[in-house]
Amino acid sequence: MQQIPTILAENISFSWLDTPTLHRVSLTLNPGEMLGLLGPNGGGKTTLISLIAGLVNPAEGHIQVNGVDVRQQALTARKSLGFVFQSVSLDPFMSVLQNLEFAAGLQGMSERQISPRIAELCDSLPIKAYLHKPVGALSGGQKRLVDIARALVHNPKVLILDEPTTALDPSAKGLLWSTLKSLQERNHLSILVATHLMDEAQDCDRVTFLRAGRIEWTGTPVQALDQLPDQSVTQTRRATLADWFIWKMSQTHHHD
Ligand SMILES: Nc1ncnc2c1ncn2[C@@H]1O[C@H](COP(=O)(O)OP(=O)(O)OP(=O)(O)O)[C@@H](O)[C@H]1O
Repeated sequence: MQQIPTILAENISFSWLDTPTLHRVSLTLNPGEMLGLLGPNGGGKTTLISLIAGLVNPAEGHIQVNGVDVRQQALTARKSLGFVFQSVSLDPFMSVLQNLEFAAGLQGMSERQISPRIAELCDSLPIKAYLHKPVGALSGGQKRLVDIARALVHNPKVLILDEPTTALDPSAKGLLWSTLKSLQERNHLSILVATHLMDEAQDCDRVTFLRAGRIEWTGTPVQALDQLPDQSVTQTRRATLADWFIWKMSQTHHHD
């Protein structure tokens, strides 16, 4: 039996007012997969995420989440999705626990459901030690982890993150990626993560390259590196996705 994709976007075109922004973009996120949405600034990553969230509608094409059409059944589709946007969506004056309880209330969860769910989140994410601290007192990395817990409070099947490691130091980045990997493996969460920090995408099962509103390439990180011409890598160092990205950016656009 063929499995239903967690996210299926087909031939999406979209303009912000008169500015064409996405051109016949197609993307598939499979159950339990981590997909990296890569591309330069302004490539259209955030716009595509806004369309998946149903915040704006495509001029052409359609998007399904677990087989549910985002435009026709936006609320049902959104129940399966958890979002971590570029800026942290937490109240700095409330404690971590209060923020999570508040987010759960917004999701329509009952008192009886909320405490066990927060306990589960504390098992999956390293946030227990500061559960009673105000969010404003946390480090950038800690805030991000709480923001992920907030996005997962209603137990969605998919986590979508837009540039989650911006402004984090290397150790906080490392902890964030290892947490994402363990959420994927232990909780069978599907993850779509937008980033322009290529080397971070090494942990993704597949990467898709979005430039100037077009998907130019999709494949595994290993396949990406296999594309590199030999001379682009020195003898002393293995090629990374950053090398691939720089090489890809040097290639001319192929428009249909
Ligand atoms: N709300 C908006 N109104 C008008 N234009 C917008 C809006 N949001 C994005 N755009 C434009 O759409 C294009 C794609 O932007 P988008 O933010 O989707 O790219 P991105 O790949 O996420 O870039 P970044 O890495 O900088 O976040 C840009 O030209 C941007 O100016």
